[in-house]
Amino acid sequence: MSDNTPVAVPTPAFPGGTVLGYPRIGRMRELKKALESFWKGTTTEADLEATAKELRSVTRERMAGLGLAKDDSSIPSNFSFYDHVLDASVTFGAIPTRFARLRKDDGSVDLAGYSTIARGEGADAPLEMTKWFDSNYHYLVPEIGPETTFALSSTRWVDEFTEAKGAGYLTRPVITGPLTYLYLAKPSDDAPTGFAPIERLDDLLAVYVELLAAFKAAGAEWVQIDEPVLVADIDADRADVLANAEKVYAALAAAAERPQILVAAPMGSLEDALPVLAASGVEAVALDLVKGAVPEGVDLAGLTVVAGVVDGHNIWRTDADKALAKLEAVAALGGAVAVGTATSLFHVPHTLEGEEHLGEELLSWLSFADEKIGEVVTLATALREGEDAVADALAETRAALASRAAHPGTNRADVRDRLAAITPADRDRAAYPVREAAQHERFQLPELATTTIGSFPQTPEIRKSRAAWAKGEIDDAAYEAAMKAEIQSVVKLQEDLDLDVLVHGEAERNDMVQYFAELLDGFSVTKNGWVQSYGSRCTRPSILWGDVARPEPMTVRWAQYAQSLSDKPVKGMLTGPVTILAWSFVRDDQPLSVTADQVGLALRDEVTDLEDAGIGIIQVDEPALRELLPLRKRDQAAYLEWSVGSFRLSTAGAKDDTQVHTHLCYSEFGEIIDAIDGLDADVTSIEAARSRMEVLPAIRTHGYERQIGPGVWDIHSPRVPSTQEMTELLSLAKESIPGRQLWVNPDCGLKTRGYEETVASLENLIAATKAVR
Ligand code: MET
Ligand SMILES: [Zn+2]
Repeated sequence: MSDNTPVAVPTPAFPGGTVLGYPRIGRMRELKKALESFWKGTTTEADLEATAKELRSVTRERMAGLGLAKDDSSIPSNFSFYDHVLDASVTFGAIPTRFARLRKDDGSVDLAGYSTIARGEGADAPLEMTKWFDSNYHYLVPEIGPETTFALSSTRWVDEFTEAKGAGYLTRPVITGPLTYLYLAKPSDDAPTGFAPIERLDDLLAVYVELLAAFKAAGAEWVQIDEPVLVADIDADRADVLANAEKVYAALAAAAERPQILVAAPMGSLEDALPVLAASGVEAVALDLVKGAVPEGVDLAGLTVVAGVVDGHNIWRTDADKALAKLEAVAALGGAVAVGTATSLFHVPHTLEGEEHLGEELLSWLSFADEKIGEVVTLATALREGEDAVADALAETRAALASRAAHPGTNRADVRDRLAAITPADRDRAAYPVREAAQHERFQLPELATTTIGSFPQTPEIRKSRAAWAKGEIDDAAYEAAMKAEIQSVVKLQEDLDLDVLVHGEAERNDMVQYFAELLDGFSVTKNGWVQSYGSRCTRPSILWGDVARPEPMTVRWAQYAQSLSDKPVKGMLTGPVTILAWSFVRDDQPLSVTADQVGLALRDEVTDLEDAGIGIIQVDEPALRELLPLRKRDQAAYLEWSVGSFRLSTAGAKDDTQVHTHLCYSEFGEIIDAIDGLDADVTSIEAARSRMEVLPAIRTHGYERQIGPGVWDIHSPRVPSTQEMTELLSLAKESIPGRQLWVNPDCGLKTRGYEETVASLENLIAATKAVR
């Protein structure tokens, strides 16, 4: 703690160091496996509970082993079976009417019911899934209306605290805050037009008060309430947001029975919300000092500030000197200072242990969740006892940072020269009408042309061949033959189904980013660096540590082989620069715009090679374009400029009669329609099934001359949509967009689906298209 700690230190004081949350999925993805076997019916609810309990226990032990104390609330308790926002909905009893049957008499739902709300059942669509701020995590959107009854309906949060306490750990429960919960919610189907979930704030607040009392009764000394919504510009008046923040935290601080409250604001700067929280009566506030800046000109005397100086969202080793300087600057604001992570660590993998193949040098630049806990502990010691107490650790850190800066791979002359030679013309194609005419002439596609987004089901056999090849158990020729056989069957299936534009199915891709990362210079790939994307789904982001270049073509032989099997056009399939960045852990030593252009140039060469191989339609996926959109409006224009620019750099070398597609897996078009326009793709496919084409009227109002494929099949759930359902969606779409501009496709790729549901759904999709054409 700093020397100028004021008198009003809460009792017991906040620990000197903490993390805002820890990965939930398990080092070996134990939770994923347990959930999926529960869903398959091979294990019971009791089995799933037992695995989860064991995982929580191992997690606590690990955090304690890494130096967080067992008795001072520094270990967060942030477990979730699927999603922390869903947990809040279930805890508050805020379950949509279509799932009311899942509630038991006491209002709770069991794990089967919880899973059903997350995944849908029959005609009952699951809760909508949306990205969590500017991360690649997806939460389940609460549906709140005037009819929603809020009541404390689950004891899980409190039970987990009690479970830890029973095992000798005084943990700190982590829950989603009322502002974030309601501002991220959408109006329920029953809500009248114009209703906003935040109107229910008072009712929800009563449940939080009750919940705090329950935590207190269970013995919790601190509770962490996450309010990332306060760092973002959202679709609500900032003054109203601040007024609500004042009201909420004054009310919670005034609650008669409660633990001490830490309000955490990960993902950016609180700015004008900081004084509001500081004055509210809560004991502590956690600031993100990686994405956000050290506040200036505020008096934080009396408040404990958890200074988030260790990046929870990226994997680079913390610059300890910079971190210490920030801690000092925060201390000067008058509050008590604790060291923290900027965000929960659930955005990064568990540990570097087992990643020795990365090589000693690269390893020394990195820090995953466990190593970050070590960094927090080191910095907290430095803060408390002075730098001398951790001199060795600091020296090691400084050496690692110096080795990173000096490494030749982080500064390649060939790459830098090519980047410097880019001109504005390199980002422009001919005018759209010229391209449209040339492409129409070449492909003669019907109105409402049908296609898929790229991947077909990744069967166990495909995974087996890939794994065997990676291990050297089968040779290149055998692997090549296995992939070609797969391509052949996928092409045949699409021809039998009568799709208009085919794909090769992406069997050879373990992941749409990692596949490219493994073939490009400047990347490394982890063995077990999994992070949760949604529910049981994890991704393994690659590490983009150096300058990017393409030693040789990456996709051409697969596309060319697929095209050789059909007279219909086969789409070449690439992942765009922004998505490659968004789904990798990207170097933080230069602007993202520079890295994005490096990737853009590599892809540009691939586009040319595909064209030369006879591929006439090329899709460059940018599902993550919106994900990196800065949370504050004032930063967005600059972001869109470079992100759109790098996409155009990758595609603008294409000939007029090459049809460029792009794909985005969400439909918050309103926010970035200008950017989508700016991408200048000939065809854009988007997600629209879950939201029932709700985006199309906005597109019509905006005016959109190019072609668009609103998804008619929500591929996130195993449900097979009926012909009638898709016919209705297509009729809706046609009310907004003329048929010649419309494409018919699923919401996203099919790699997570099984063949049975894929064939059935695509048959219905084709039947619906033919009915509407
Ligand atoms: C997350 S977007 C996925 C796009 C990719 N082409 C696929 O079909 O899987
Ligand atoms: Zn997608």
